[in-house]
Formats: sequence, structure tokens, C-alpha cells
Amino acid sequence: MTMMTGATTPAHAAEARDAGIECHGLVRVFTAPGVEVQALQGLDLRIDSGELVAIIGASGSGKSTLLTILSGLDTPTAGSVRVAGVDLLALTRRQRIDYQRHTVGFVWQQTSQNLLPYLTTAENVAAVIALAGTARREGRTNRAARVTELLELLHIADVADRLPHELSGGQQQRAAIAVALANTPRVLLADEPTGELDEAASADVLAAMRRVNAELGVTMLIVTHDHTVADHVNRTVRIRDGRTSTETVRSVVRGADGVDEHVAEEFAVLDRVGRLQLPSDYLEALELRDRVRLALESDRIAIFPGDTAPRPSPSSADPDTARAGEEQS
Ligand SMILES: Nc1ncnc2c1ncn2[C@@H]1O[C@H](COP(=O)(O)OP(=O)(O)OP(=O)(O)O)[C@@H](O)[C@H]1O
Repeated sequence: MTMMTGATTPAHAAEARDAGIECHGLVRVFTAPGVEVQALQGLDLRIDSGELVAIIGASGSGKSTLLTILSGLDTPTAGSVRVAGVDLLALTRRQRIDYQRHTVGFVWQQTSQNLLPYLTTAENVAAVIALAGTARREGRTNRAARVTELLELLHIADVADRLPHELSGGQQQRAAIAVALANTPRVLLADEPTGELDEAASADVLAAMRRVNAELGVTMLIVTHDHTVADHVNRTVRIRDGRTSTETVRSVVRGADGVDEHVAEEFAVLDRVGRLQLPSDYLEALELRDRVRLALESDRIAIFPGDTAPRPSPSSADPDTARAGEEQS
């Protein structure tokens, strides 16, 4: 695992890119009589405009809480959150409705939340366009043409006249994506979009999301506990206990033989004040708990169990001492 720091993403370059989603120190505390749950505990997250990112985390890690805040249905207890340049903490009631109608689209896990059961696929999409008034605003295309365009993009034009219960699970979710895109949102939020699908249907839905992302440039955030989703996106952010803990970045590297290779590298996430979460398997392997020793070396920071003396690595130790150590062993 590598630590992601400002060195790998220069601050000025990151700032220069338009942020699709930006959360700083997001806290959400739920209180009930005698109980307080900290669902989000200072979460930092930045997703560039046009990125397709998956958020993965165990049950209870805070994924749905984050999505509900990003969708404008809930507000955080503390912290800041901007989506497509909109400060979600500064919205009036009217602006919040406008944000939900025009800036973000949602895909939920259950079909019943996405599609009206008595309307066909095409009618479901057309209904949202009519409600949002987007076809009139765009001026360059009429409503029927926009419906056809979306259904073709999602590869469901052949089931345009079917009711939701006449569609397969994968087709229902692709119809849900078409509905979510009908108001031409800048950001699409999806909560477990493949949660009820088999592997083949999941792959179809994720391929459709990649197509939408590439062709329409919509920023997309998929929240899931399905680890296979990570194979379909360039960046996966893991949430643990209400904070981002690690990120996996995928890239294609051309080998010396000219063959492209897919490479995945996992980074620990360092927040603005220098906090990071160590993976639980690392903690267990060295029985790290309560207190640890830190040692700053020339090119790394070493972490040792609190009850042992720091051991300098050969690279940072005096070369003669290091060589003597090697000879003795
Ligand atoms: N309205 C609420 N009132 C009280 N506690 C809540 C509320 N919503 C969420 N929580 C708690 O906040 C924590 C995070 O919940 P959240 O639903 O965001 O997790 P999740 O990662 O989406 O889990 P899952 O994958 O099971 O949906 C949990 O401990 C949950 O019980």
C-alpha cells in the first residue's frame, strides 16, 4: 500500500480541476433517546467533474448517510459539502428542490423507488423530462427524441413499450439510469445499483454506467458493498467508521512488450490535518493498538508497536552499521 499525499497529486493541479463532489470534515450524528450514533466522523472526499468513482464499505460504515446528504435529502451536523459547485449547506428550500430536479440524478437499489409501475420504460423517462422541463429548456431536441437517445444509450430501446414488471432486473436498473438522466443532471448518485442482480446483469449495468460517464461526461458516484464493482471503475474509495480510509486507483500501463496491462494500486488517504486510517489487517499483524512509535526516515515514516524501540531501516541507518548488520545475519 502506498500513502497518497500532495506529492502524488499537486495541490494546485487538483484545485485547478472542477470538483464534481467535494466534502470536508463531514460529520453526521444521529441522536435518539439515550443513544448517539456518529454515522460520519469527519469524512473528506473529492471527486473531479466527469469522474466515475465507487464508494465501498461494510454495512454501517456510513455510505447511505453520505449519499442522502449528497442528494440533498439530509444535512450534515458539521463540515462542508459542495456538489457541482453548489454549496448544499447554503440552500433555501426552493433552491434545494431545484438542486434535486436539475443538478443530481439518483438510482436506488429497488425498482419501485426508481420507476412508476403503471408507466412503460419510455413513459417513465418522458414523465421526468416533462416534470423538469428540460426538453423545453434545451431547445435543440424534443422530448421524444431525448427519450429515444437515452434508451439507445442504455441499450433498452427494444423494451421502450414494456412496463417495469416486464423487464429483467438488469433492464430495470438501466431504465432507472435513463430516468435519472432525464433531467440532464451534472452528477449521478447510485445506491447499490447492482445489489439485487446476478453477475452478468451487474456487468451490463456497470458497462452502461461507464458508457454514460464517457459519452455524457456526467460525474458518477456508485455506493456499494459489492467488491466486484471496483473492477469496473477507475477509482474506488473505501469508507470505514464514517471516514474515507483507502483508495484504489486503476490505470493502464504499457509494458516493454507493447502489451497494455491493468494495474491497481491501493493508497491510504491522508486528510488535511495529517490523519490516516491504518488497515485492520496491518494493525492485527503487528498487534498495534493504543499507542505506536513513529520514526521519520529520509523517504518514509515508519510505525512501530508502542512497546518496542524504534528500529531504523537499513536505508536510513549509517551505511557501515547497516552493512555490519547484514554481514552478521
Ligand atoms: N436515521 C438514523 N437514525 C439513527 N441512526 C442511523 C440513522 N441512519 C443511519 N444510522 C446509523 O448510522 C450508521 C451508518 O449507517 P448507514 O446507513 O449510513 O451505513 P451504510 O454503510 O449505508 O450501511 P448499509 O450498507 O447496511 O446500508 C449506522 O450505525 C446506522 O445504524
